Amino acid sequence: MTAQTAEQRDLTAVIGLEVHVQLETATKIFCGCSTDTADDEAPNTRTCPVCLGLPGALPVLNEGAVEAAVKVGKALDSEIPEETRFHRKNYYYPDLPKNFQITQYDAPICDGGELEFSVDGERRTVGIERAHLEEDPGSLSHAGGSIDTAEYTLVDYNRAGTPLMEIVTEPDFRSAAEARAFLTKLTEVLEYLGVFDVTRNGSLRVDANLSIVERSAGDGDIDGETLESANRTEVKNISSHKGAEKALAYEETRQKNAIQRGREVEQETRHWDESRGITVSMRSKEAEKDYRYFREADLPPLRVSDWKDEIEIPELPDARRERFREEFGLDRESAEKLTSTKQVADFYERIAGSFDPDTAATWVADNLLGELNYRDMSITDVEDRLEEFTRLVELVDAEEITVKNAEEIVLRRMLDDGLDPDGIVEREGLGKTDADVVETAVAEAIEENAGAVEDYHAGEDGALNFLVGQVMGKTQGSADPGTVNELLRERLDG
Ligand SMILES: Nc1ncnc2c1ncn2[C@@H]1O[C@H](COP(=O)(O)OP(=O)(O)OP(=O)(O)O)[C@@H](O)[C@H]1O
Ligand SMILES: [Mg+2]
Ligand SMILES: [Mg+2]
Repeated sequence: MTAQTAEQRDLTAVIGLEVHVQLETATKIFCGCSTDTADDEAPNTRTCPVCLGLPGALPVLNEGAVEAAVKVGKALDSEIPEETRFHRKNYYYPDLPKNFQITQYDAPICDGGELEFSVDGERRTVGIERAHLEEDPGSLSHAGGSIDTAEYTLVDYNRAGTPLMEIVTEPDFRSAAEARAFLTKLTEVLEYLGVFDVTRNGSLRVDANLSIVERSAGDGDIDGETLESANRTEVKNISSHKGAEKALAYEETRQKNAIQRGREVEQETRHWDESRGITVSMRSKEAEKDYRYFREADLPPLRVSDWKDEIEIPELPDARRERFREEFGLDRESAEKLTSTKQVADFYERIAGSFDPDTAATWVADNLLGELNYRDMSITDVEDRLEEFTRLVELVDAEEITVKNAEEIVLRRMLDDGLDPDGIVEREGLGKTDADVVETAVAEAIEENAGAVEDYHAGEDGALNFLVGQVMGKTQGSADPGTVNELLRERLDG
C-alpha cells in the first residue's frame, strides 16, 4: 500500500439530521392529558392510563397533531400520501412505560421534500427524506446531571405522549455550519406555521449523524453506495442549534483524526456532553431489526386525502421577505430582520401602511426590537400595544417630539412603565416648544454669550455647538437641534 499523507487525502464530512420537534397542541397525541407545562409542576401529574401505558388503555389520535403535521409537510414540499399508518417501535428503556413507542415506519405522513436555506450568503437546498408523527417518551433526570456518571435516575411521564414530529434529512450537509443554518431556517418555518414554540423547554431535539468519506481527486457528488457503506456515528438528543453545531464539529475532527491514523470509525450512538464539549460513546448503533417494528393494531390506518387540501399554510419566511422587499422597497438586511418571526412581520406590516415604509422599518427593526432585546422581551409582549406604538411614530413623524426624545425617553418608558406615549410626553414636558419660545431662547443665548458669538465670527468650530447647547438647556431639550442650529446661523450671519 502506498502511504498517503493526510494532506493528500480528500476527506469530507457527510451529515444528516433527525430533528424531533414538539408540535403545539393543547393535549397529548393519544390521550386527553394537557401539554401545558408549568415551572412548578410536580412529576407524573399530567398522566393517565394511556400515556402511562397501563394494560388495556387504548390510544385515540389527536386531530390537531395530524393537522400540524400536514402543515409541516406542505411547507417542506413533501408528498402527503393518501393513507398513512402507525407502527410500534419496540425497545426497553425506563422512559417508555409500554416498552414500545407509537411512531410511523413505512408509511409516514410526509414523504420526501426539501428545504432551502442560506449559509454564508449562499443558497443551499437540503433533501428531506421523510417526516413522521410519534409520541414523546417520558423524561429522565440523571442525578448529578450526567448520564454516564449518575448514581441513580428519576423518571417523569408528564412529557410522555407529547406529539412530536421527526423530520429526517438526506445526508446532504457537508459541514457543521450548514447543519446549523438549516436548523435555524427549519425553526423559523415551523414558527411561521404556528405549530412550534421555540421558547418551550426541550421543544427541539436533534440526532446528528456524521461520517467521513474519502473522495478521489476530481470526484463530484458522493455516490449512494459510498454513503451507505460509510460508518456513521449518531449523536443523540442534542437540545440546541449551537449544541448540534459544536457536537458535529467535534465529531468531524475526531473521526478525521482516527482515519488519518489508520483507525476505523465505529458505527455507534454517542452522547453530547455539553459541559465538557465532547461526545462520548454510549452504545453500538442499534440496527433496524433490533426494534422489531410491527403495525400498531390499536390505531386504524389514517386517511387524510380529502382533508389535506383544506389545510392551509401561511406565507412562509422566504416569500414574505421577497414581498417586503418589493412592496416596501426594503433592503435585504431590514427585510430579514422584519421577517425573522411571523409576529415581527405581522407587527411591521400593520404599521407600515400608515407611514413611509423606511421610517416604519427603522422604528420596528432598530428601535423597538433593540429595546425589547435589551430587556429580554419579545414582540409578543407588545403585540397588543400596536396602537400606542403607532402613535409614538406618529408623534415623531408629525415633528411633535424630537427623534431623540422619542427613542430615549418615550419608547423606554412605554416598555418599562407600560405608559402610553401621549401620557409620557405630557408628564415629561417633551412636546416640541412653540416657535416663539425657541426664538426667545435663541435671542437670549446670543445676548448672554458675547464671547461665544465673537468666537463664532472668528471662525472657531466649537462656538456654534456651544450656543446650540445653551438654547437646548433653556428649552429643557424640547427644541429641535436642527432648527436651533438654523435659527442661530440666521441671526449670527444676518
Ligand atoms: N453516510 C452517512 N453519513 C451521515 N449521515 C448519514 C449517512 N447516511 C445516512 N445518514 C443520515 O442518517 C439519518 C438516518 O435516520 P433514520 O431516522 O432514517 O434512521 P436511524 O437513525 O437508523 O433510526 P432512528 O430513528 O431509530 O435513530 C438520516 O438523517 C440520514 O441523512
Ligand atoms: Mg430516526
Ligand atoms: Mg437515528
